[in-house]
Amino acid sequence: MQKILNYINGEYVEPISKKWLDNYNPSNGEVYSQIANSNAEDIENAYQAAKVAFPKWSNTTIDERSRILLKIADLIDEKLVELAEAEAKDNGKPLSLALAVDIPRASANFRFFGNAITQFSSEAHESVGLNTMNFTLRQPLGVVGCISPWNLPLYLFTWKIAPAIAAGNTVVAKPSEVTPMTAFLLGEICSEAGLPKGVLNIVHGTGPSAGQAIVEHKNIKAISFTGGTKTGEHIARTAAPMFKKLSLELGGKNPNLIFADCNYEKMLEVTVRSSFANQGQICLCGSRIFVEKPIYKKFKKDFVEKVKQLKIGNPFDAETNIGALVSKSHLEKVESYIKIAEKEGGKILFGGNRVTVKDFENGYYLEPTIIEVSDDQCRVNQEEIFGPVVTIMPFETEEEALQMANSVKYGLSSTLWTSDLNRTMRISKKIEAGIVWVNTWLNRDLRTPFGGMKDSGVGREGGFEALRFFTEAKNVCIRYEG
Ligand SMILES: NC(=O)C1=CN([C@@H]2O[C@H](COP(=O)(O)OP(=O)(O)OC[C@H]3O[C@@H](n4cnc5c(N)ncnc54)[C@H](O)[C@@H]3O)[C@@H](O)[C@H]2O)C=CC1
Ligand SMILES: O=C(O)/C=C/C=C(\O)C(=O)O
Repeated sequence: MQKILNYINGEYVEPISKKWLDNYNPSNGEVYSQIANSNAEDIENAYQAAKVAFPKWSNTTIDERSRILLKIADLIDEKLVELAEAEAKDNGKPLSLALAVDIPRASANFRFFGNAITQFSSEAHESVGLNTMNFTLRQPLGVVGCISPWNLPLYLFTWKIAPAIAAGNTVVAKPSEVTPMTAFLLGEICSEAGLPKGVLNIVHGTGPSAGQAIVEHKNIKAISFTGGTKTGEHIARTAAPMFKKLSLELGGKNPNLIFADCNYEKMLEVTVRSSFANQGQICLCGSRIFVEKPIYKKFKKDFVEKVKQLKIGNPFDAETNIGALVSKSHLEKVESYIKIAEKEGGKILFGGNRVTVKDFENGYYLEPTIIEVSDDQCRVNQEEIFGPVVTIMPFETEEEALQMANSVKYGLSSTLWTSDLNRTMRISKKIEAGIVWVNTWLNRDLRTPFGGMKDSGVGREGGFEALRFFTEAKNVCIRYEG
């Protein structure tokens, strides 16, 4: 059976413990590879390789760093089909989605930061009249840690690694143990692109073992993490007393506010996507849908009709819109929320059941599920489900919609459907979310700040925000004789 090895100092190596974890194919429930079950010793080896590589890499010219990142991007593009197939098999997502979104975005991450670093600069402040000049150095931090989740595996792994190495850091990175395959394949691509040994080290294993060892490592200077809010909290508690820099991109329970004056057809089409893309396993999915009363009945009917048409099936079938959930335990977690909804008095308008797919009977398939709720404080409306489950509810006024939108502990993204510019501005200013999409969803310009408020995280990724995170600002103040 294929072994998913660690990539340390430019070489593929077995975990020191020689222990392995099973890697499942969610589309059929079968184990198809073995993942290195790494521990603190493997992390230490990765750290040592990164430490040795740092002095040279941090002094490598910007042009050369950029050239290598752009080469990695090109190689990802060349291997689009191989990587997309690996992602679909490992994660259960439709191959069509991996081909159109996940893998192109992974190469875009390297291309974007390969270019961005050539435009990154620091500030100078002349203290006029005082014969003093200040300038700011933006220096790489050293060895940094990147920890990523299973929902958009290569997409989010590279979203962290690319800015870290572009800025001159060296990296110890851990992908999710649930979806390690494309991160494993990335090692080979980096070697082929000429990334010097030790600049990127990829260690596989569980959160409590390999992940925790990265966070606890006393010389790893910063942690960039995407994942669940509970894990983020735990990481913050561990890292804060060590004064590590932290970027935490956590969960969401994002409101989708639909006003009667919106472009109805466009809204309907995008709302199906923002509800169920990637089986609803994107932290940006609009899982709470609030609809203005005059169009509520019509929306309810049309939305159910459209969702009924989605094809659930084998991720490799070109017709499939909804693939398998990522794991059996995640499927069970999502199902448990459907039961909670029923207990709470929620009305299942569509879905709620497992789906048996011919020849893939043991896969983790679930119907896209629409629940009508009457109390926005119910658990299914407050807690992150992270699956193909949305709630819908009517509202009467803008104030009520805003109040319900803000009445959760999360504050990641929000979507607003309206043609009223004044309303757009009013709500955008008052909504508690790091991202506001108006008449669109998951529309990404990689230069923009990306991240959440409240329990959705700390810090911002994207653009120069990411390059600032991965550098230390040092002010140099020079007094001269005039
Ligand atoms: N971006 C997001 O918003 C995501 C949210 N989630 C949410 O989190 C819930 C749990 O999913 P999980 O797979 O358990 O996510 P998780 O937050 O446990 O996993 C994310 C990453 O963190 C690592 N990790 C776990 N414990 C760690 C620790 N103590 N120290 C360092 N790294 C650690 C994992 O190995 C993985 O690489 C999901 O049901 C979903 O609600 C999950 C994935 C992504
Ligand atoms: O950067 C993006 O475009 C999307 C990020 C999505 C997540 O962080 C997530 O789903 O976890």
